[in-house]
Amino acid sequence: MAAAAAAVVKGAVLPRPVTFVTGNAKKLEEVRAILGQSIPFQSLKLDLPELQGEPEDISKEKARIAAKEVNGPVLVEDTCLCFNALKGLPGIKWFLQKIGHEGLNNLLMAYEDKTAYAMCIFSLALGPNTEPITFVGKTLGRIVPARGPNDFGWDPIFEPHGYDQTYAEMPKEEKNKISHRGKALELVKSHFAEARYTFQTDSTA
Ligand SMILES: O=P(O)(O)OP(=O)(O)OP(=O)(O)OC[C@H]1O[C@@H](n2cnc3c(O)ncnc32)[C@H](O)[C@@H]1O
Ligand SMILES: [Mg+2]
Repeated sequence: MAAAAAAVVKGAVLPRPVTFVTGNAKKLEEVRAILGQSIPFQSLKLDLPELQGEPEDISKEKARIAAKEVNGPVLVEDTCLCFNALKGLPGIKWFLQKIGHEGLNNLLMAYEDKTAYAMCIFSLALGPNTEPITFVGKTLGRIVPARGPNDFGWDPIFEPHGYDQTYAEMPKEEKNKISHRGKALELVKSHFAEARYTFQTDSTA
């Protein structure tokens, strides 16, 4: 599931910087902090459909939809929280919205195994008619009763492996260094370094 090297068009000329499309302000905040100035990008707030299926397919489909909307190069991501005892479920965001942190803990009550992984899959589409390329980041951890500020999704109930703090309790920079999103974005950065895209500055493009 790593970046598909065959799809790299070295030196491809893109009409404009990549647009990161998301409806989630917290994701955008982290992406900004992690990417810094490494990749020229702009952002667009758009609620993409909540698709179902395999995580990589969902992410790619989000990129296809976003590339059509934007009519240019886009980056999107799909994130899931996967419980090992539930064979990777529940994954999707409706669970968090409907049953909350406590409900997610309760889902695991019947199981010894509280381990989970956070997975982030970025997809880059260079335009509306190009096949998206994916970049996967995974962080292992376990599900715990909520601890820490409740300002981003399931951060208070995810304690990464090797740490005694939940994502929510960690300083942001620490989370970004070890997180599913940080790892996936390292791959995105390497891809851009290798692909050496250039951007048209012509405003009529
Ligand atoms: O517009 P998009 O990018 O799809 O944004 P979204 O909020 O709908 O995001 P997802 O479809 O990827 O659903 C992921 C769910 O997990 C939550 N989430 C994503 N990344 C997270 C993180 O790093 N820590 C905690 N919760 C996170 C997020 O708030 C959603 O409830
Ligand atoms: Mg979504």
